[in-house]
Amino acid sequence: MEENEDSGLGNIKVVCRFRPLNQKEKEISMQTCVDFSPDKRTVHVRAQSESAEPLKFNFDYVFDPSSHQSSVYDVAAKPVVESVMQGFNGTVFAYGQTSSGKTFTMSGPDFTDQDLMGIIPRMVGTVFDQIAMSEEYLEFQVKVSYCEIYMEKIKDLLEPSKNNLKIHEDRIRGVYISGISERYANDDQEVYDLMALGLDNREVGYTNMNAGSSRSHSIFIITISQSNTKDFSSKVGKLYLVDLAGSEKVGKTGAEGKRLEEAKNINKSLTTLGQVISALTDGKSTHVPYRDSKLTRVLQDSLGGNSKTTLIVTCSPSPYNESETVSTLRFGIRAKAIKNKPKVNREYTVAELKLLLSKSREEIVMKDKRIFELETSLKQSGIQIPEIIESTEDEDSSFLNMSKASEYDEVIQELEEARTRLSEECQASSLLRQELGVTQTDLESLKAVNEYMMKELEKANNLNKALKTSSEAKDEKICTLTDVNEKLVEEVKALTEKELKLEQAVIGKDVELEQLRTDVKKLQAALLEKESEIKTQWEDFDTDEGVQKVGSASTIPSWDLMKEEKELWDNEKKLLVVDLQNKTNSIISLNQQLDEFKKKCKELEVALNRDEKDLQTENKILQRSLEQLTKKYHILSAKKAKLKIEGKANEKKMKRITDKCTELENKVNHYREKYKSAKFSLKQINLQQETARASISHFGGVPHLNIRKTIAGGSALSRRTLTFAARQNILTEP
Ligand SMILES: Nc1ncnc2c1ncn2[C@@H]1O[C@H](COP(=O)(O)OP(=O)(O)OP(=O)(O)O)[C@@H](O)[C@H]1O
Repeated sequence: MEENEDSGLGNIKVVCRFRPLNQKEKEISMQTCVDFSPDKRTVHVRAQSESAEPLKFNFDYVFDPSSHQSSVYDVAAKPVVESVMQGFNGTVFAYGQTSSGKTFTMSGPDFTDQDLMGIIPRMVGTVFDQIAMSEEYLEFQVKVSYCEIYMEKIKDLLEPSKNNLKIHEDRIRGVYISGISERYANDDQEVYDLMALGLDNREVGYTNMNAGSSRSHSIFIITISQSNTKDFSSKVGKLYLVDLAGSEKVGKTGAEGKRLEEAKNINKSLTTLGQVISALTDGKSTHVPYRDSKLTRVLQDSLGGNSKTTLIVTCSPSPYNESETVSTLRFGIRAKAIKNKPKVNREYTVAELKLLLSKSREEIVMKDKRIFELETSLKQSGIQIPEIIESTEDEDSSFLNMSKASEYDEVIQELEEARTRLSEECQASSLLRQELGVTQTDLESLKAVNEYMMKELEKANNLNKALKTSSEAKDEKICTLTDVNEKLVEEVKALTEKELKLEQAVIGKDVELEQLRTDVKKLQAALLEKESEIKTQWEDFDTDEGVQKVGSASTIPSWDLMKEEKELWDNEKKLLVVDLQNKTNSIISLNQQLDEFKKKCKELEVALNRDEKDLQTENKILQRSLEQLTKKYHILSAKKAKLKIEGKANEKKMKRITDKCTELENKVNHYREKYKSAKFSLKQINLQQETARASISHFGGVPHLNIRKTIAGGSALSRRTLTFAARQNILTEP
């Protein structure tokens, strides 16, 4: 797998894909607004007004609506995937209006369908095929990460609980998402499973334009590390497959509420993407606003950095979407001007450098031997060694060569020593690192304990406060209840007095009633007597004798008088009956009132008793809780004092540990510096050797000690068994 390790400046490849008209667009018009030229590089967009000229756009490739998923993959993505297999970084991303076919192109509607599968599942096939075809001495590791940027937050789609990942940058790794989960995959199926897992966790929603619209930018990352077991070299290629959320006009998509917020975020990040592209291509901007959105920050290396990048712009051919199609195509045209600087991500390990050195030394010894043989045979054949060569054999030159040779030997020896020292220091450094790790863990756990203690202290203080407040509230309640109790006692007193008065009044009324009853009885008796008298008189009166008797009896009152008297009696009787009735009614109502008062009194008594009991119980409870609170308060105060002491001790311990950490970090830095300078001196020695070798051969001396940095080439291709160095389910970046 040899390849030019620095492919120099390279423009981003931009291809454009048109999908077929969808049902909604067909209902508006069966016409399209685009024409494709046979060279497959140009598309013309017909303007809707008759007078305007069609717009012409040139791309690296134009896919018309009849294009197959496989041809899009072969042109747009396969070359990038192949570069990633050689240690380059690669990016393939899809940009376009919502519902224009980005997800269809990147993932496809079904990853198991050979015709419909999109770029991501096809890329998996290429990766594992290439691994199977590579040299046997190469070892690969394939790691998969999957995340989405939703509302300016990066969510890990393989571990959705990680939903606000941060972006970091360092010299070795470039820009990367810190803490994202990376899962090893052994074959196609394992990658598909991870894709399916990630897709399940994606943020999608319904809009007027697309029932399954992606509401986030999704990024599928596949990292392929390869190590060469022969020369110990290693390379890492990272491939970013990005399905951007669709740019949209909120009016057309009918976004409102949550959808509107999402749309605003999507449009904002896409605008920043446009600004980054403008800054990279206008030739005058000094600042590229990568940091203005998470999307551009993640894609920093893909846009103007270390990556082989293909942009796929997806469009609708419908006149209904003409303005969006034109703006998407213009975006693609601007992006075409971006220049990237892709290079192979490789590092020489110490083992690799040692191997190179020992190989070169072997080579030099072999060559020295060969030169000696040739010189001997030349001399034996009587062939004179040319003047210039002989002149190098004068004493000075030979001394020079000898001294140079011994100098080289010394240098090599020094180098060996430096390497031994370096490896020892590396070991020491790794030990120190381990120690640092342990100390840091200790520090972390101490910090955690401290934090926990502080929280506990705070909780205790809060509890104390709450208890004080509740105790005060209870005191207040006791006061109020005592007041209420006193009022109730007074009320009961007043009621008892009222009851007594009422009872007395009732007794009086009873007496009165009894009197009335006697009067009534008397009256009734008198009435009855009178009636019988009248009756007798009437009977007498009815007979003639009676009349005569009556008539003769001058003492007997006249008939009219008697009648009048009877009426008077009747009236009096009626009045007496009414009076009697009234008195009976008033007695009944008085009895009722009395009953009611008695009832009320009883109720009040019960309530009073109950309240008194409640008050007593509450009082007891309050007293008990007050006692408990006081105890707790004392315990907490003691704990607080203890925590303070412990906190101080912990602070001291932390300070000691921090100092130790700084010391260890300094040591590590010191070893790093030493490592760097040793690497540099190795380079210098190599250069010196090269120069010396050149000067020796220029003077015709004996060439020797030729050290070259070469990567051992491979033999013929053969199917290899894929070896995965370390296989584990989840590997989180350090
Ligand atoms: N080339 C194509 N051939 C056939 N159907 C397609 C093609 N491209 C897209 N479609 C269909 O169009 C619809 C919208 O496509 P897709 O979801 O890929 O759009 P999108 O650009 O990802 O949208 P959004 O930005 O809203 O997520 C889907 O039903 C899809 O199957």
